[in-house]
Amino acid sequence: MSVDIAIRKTLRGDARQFELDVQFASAHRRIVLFGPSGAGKSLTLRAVAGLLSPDAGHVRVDGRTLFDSAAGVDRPARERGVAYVFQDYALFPHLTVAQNIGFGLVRGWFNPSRREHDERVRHWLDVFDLGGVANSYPSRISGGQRQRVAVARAVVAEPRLVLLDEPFAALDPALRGRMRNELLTLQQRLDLPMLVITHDPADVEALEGHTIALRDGRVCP
Ligand SMILES: Nc1ncnc2c1ncn2[C@@H]1O[C@H](COP(=O)(O)OP(=O)(O)OP(=O)(O)O)[C@@H](O)[C@H]1O
Repeated sequence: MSVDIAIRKTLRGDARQFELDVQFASAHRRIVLFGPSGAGKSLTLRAVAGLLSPDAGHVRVDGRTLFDSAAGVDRPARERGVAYVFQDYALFPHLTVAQNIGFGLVRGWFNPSRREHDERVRHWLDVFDLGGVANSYPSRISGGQRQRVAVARAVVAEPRLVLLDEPFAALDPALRGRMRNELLTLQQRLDLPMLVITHDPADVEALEGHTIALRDGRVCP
């Protein structure tokens, strides 16, 4: 897996403007974008996912061009083969664990209940050790389990790259350490290509990846 990013975007707020000008390339399976609040981490992640259109530059994953302003390429998010795990996991509260995972297989808003018996859903329930809570709703499972459901929902469609937005921030401190190890183990076992954003140096240390430091919208030299 390789990621090659060069993006520029000017964002104008009420009284200020923010210049995002981020460039990096990496062939590591765990890329960590690290920086303080306001550094431009989320904007970068959104540009890779196709949720934000840069003014200029390119985004390439595995040699596949997802965005290239000069060539006029801007693939829609659903065609990028890139999965996004949101900071609060964004699980559907009215769907069970199995249905949430099954949702990752669905394009469009079909009824995911028909997918919960999909072989792939059963497989990922096993891999993530969620078989025991397959029929539970997100409000009835632990924070660590919720994170696993979110990651399972992301990987079920076999994306080329999984984007994780502050994956441990929503967990209580006691659980955080355990989940860091769990995610690292899982990444290594499944050989999942990941791009993680975080402001927490403990995440950087635990993930042992290629760390890229961001500050004020730029990669630190
Ligand atoms: N739509 C927008 N319009 C104007 N400015 C924006 C917009 N979205 C983000 N910004 C600004 O861009 C900067 C970077 O935002 P971004 O969300 O990428 O930071 P971050 O590094 O992810 O920080 P955090 O960890 O707090 O989420 C911030 O100063 C923010 O105020």
